[in-house]
Amino acid sequence: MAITHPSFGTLDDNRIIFFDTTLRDGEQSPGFSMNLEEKLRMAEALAELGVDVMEAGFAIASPGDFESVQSIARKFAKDGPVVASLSRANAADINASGEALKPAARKRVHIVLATSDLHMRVKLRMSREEVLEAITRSVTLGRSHSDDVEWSAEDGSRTDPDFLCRCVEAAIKAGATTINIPDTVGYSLPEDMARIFRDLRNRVPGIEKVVLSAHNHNDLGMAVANTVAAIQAGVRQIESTINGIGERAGNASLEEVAMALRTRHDALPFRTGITSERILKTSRLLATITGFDVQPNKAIVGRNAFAHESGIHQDGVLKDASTYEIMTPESVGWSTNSLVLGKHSGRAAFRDKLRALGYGELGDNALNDAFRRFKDIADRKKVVYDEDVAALVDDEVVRGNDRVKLTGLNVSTGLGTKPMASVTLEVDGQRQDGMASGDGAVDATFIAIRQAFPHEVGLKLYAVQSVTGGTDAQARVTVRLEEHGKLVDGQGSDTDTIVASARAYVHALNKLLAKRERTAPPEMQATALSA
Ligand SMILES: CC(=O)SCCNC(=O)CCNC(=O)[C@H](O)C(C)(C)COP(=O)(O)OP(=O)(O)OC[C@H]1O[C@@H](n2cnc3c(N)ncnc32)[C@H](O)[C@@H]1OP(=O)(O)O
Ligand SMILES: CC(C)C(=O)C(=O)O
Ligand SMILES: [Mg+2]
Repeated sequence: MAITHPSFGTLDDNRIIFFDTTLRDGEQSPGFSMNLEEKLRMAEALAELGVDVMEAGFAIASPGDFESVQSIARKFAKDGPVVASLSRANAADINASGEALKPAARKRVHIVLATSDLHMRVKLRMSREEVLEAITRSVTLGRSHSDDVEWSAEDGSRTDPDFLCRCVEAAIKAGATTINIPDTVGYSLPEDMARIFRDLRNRVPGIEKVVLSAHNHNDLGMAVANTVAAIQAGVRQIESTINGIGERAGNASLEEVAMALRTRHDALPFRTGITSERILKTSRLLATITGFDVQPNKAIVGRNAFAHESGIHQDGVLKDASTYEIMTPESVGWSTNSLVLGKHSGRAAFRDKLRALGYGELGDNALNDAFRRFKDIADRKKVVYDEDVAALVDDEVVRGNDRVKLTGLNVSTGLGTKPMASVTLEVDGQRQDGMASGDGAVDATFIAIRQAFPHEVGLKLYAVQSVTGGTDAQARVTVRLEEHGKLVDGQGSDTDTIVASARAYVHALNKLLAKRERTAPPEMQATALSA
């Protein structure tokens, strides 16, 4: 049934109001305080995102909070979301909220008072009757500042159901237009949520005239599930924060609730004002402002939310993304999904990456060889970057027709010991071994190569470059050899610098042999094939 609300006019039964409390409950996360300028930037982003109500702060908390609420109220003096300020159930808090909110085009005084026996006895030291009187008094005062008053039963989910009904009835009678039942300590299960709201809807006179609201905390990781259960039980306002920040384990995350509603429209046929394409941008702004990134596996906005590493999934996604994506990355602001290459990846994703890197189609043999080396690297490296793939494919491609192949390498070196290297080559299909000591591991390796495959050349350049960062990065080595004034460069890459060096040397050697073959007079070409 439609409700007439002072801030929203006629509200259809399928419209969900998003009450954002990033700037109030969210800011209560340790280390997440924001200054005025940061709050104003966030407020703008939240308005663009399409939140209906923005809790700008707790006006009485500090002069800075008062100023933030007032500045945000000024920012939305003509239009924009309803601006709210939290207040305890006392005159000073409510008057501070009322004063700070004055400039806003639409304002909401939010009043909270705990109703559970535990909170009333231990914290407030108030009896049930005193709490009921305070509700009536405070909501009445709230209405003198705005027609839009929200009353919240702190620790409502642990409140005696009969007493909760009496409190809600008192708040409605005094003029509250939104009734919020917070699961303040994140204790509820979804079925508890549903029961609480169904109970209120069945038992409290006048409940049909107000908007029911849920405010869930995430102590058991159920804030979003509880919020969805509340909606299914008739709640039409949900309170949430960007990235799920908030007191302790946080609040229900706005992006998760919004996308649950959009993605599961079949089961949750509701409308919202959220422009979901702005979600990622807003999430990132908050992370930048607070200095706290979301965890990689965070739903919707974590960097892995649309990333696939395992081969079976990557193959499925390449065939049709809906095999493993229940919403499109674009629908929440990502430009695309990503297929991350790692040790769980398969040929389909590897081939796709090669195409993206401009290698076109490799033949089956070259692809299989490159893929085998890729798996080898992936076993050793946490992340296989595009540069790694390019380096190993370049390596594989240039090695296609090589006469000399490096098939074995063993190096021993250390402090106070003479470096030794033993090398196994395959030359025109024949195994040839060499063993040598040298001035360093690379020197010993190059001498051992010359033993396995005797030849006279000059080493003109030896250069090592890191393909990516980190101690597990691949090294790309360039070796320049000179023979009779002719220069050739060879390249090799590997996570092991000595292996990369040996590959580079052998590569240069092959180029030299190819050069000899091309330049030898026809009658000498057969002999040019030997060193
Ligand atoms: C569940 C929630 O998230 S509620 C919001 C929580 N957010 C905050 O607390 C952040 C802002 N808070 C503050 O800056 C401060 O706590 C202030 C300015 C509000 C109050 O500071 P102080 O006056 O020094 O009180 P203090 O914080 O130590 O204690 C809270 C007092 O409020 C009382 N109180 C708590 N809730 C309510 C309420 N809803 N209505 C009326 N009084 C309340 C407590 O009983 C206690 O009173 P007491 O000092 O007589 O025992
Ligand atoms: C102020 C209220 C709504 C609150 O944050 C809570 O109970 O968690
Ligand atoms: Mg809270």
